Amino acid sequence: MYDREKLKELIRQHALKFGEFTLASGKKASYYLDCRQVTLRAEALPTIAAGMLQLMKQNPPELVGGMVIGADPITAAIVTLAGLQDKPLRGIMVRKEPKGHGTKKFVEGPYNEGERIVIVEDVVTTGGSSLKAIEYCEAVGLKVERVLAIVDRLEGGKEAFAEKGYKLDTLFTVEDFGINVDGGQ
Ligand SMILES: O=P(O)(O)OC[C@H]1O[C@H](OP(=O)(O)OP(=O)(O)O)[C@H](O)[C@@H]1O
Ligand SMILES: O=C(O)c1cc(=O)[nH]c(=O)[nH]1
Repeated sequence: MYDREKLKELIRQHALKFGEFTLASGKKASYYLDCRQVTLRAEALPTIAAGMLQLMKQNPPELVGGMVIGADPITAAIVTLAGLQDKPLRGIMVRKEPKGHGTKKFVEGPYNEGERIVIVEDVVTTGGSSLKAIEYCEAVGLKVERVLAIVDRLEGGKEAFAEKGYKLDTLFTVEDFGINVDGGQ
């Protein structure tokens, strides 16, 4: 089910844009990966989920999830695929701001304190968004095991996770798309 070459082509075709962009970290960039263009597409999302489930095969966690909104379709797809394979798995979503009413939660979903979670993400640049998700997950008592993402832009995220003791694994790096670390082709 995981067809890496097909997924790479879909990302290249639909998500990769060149131009002037400001990133979540405030950094400027000459290219952008609009991953929603693939994570909300039937021919790509199941493949992303299959690739990530494969990466978790050796040590499946109880939970997957990450920072809204990039992580959300990925989380839902992994949970769906696990369900179709009769594997137990639950998902969570981490809010950027706590909900101001109702439960006032940062972390939404069917989790229990002490459970193991793999953080998922679409794109990693500095890693700041997922580090925030990790912080909020740990604050509610979850044990973060590692981080998985679709694409690593190779701009320090992997090192930032490593510094805190987390390993980052991704389906692709920008080099798979012929982009070097400075954003050139
Ligand atoms: O590794 P980082 O430097 O944190 O950058 C990557 C983050 O930026 C994007 O999210 P964005 O903040 O654009 O938010 P959105 O998912 O809510 O659109 C992307 O989905 C990652 O979460
Ligand atoms: O760093 C970011 O904000 C970022 C980079 C990118 O390529 N794609 C994205 O969604 N966010």
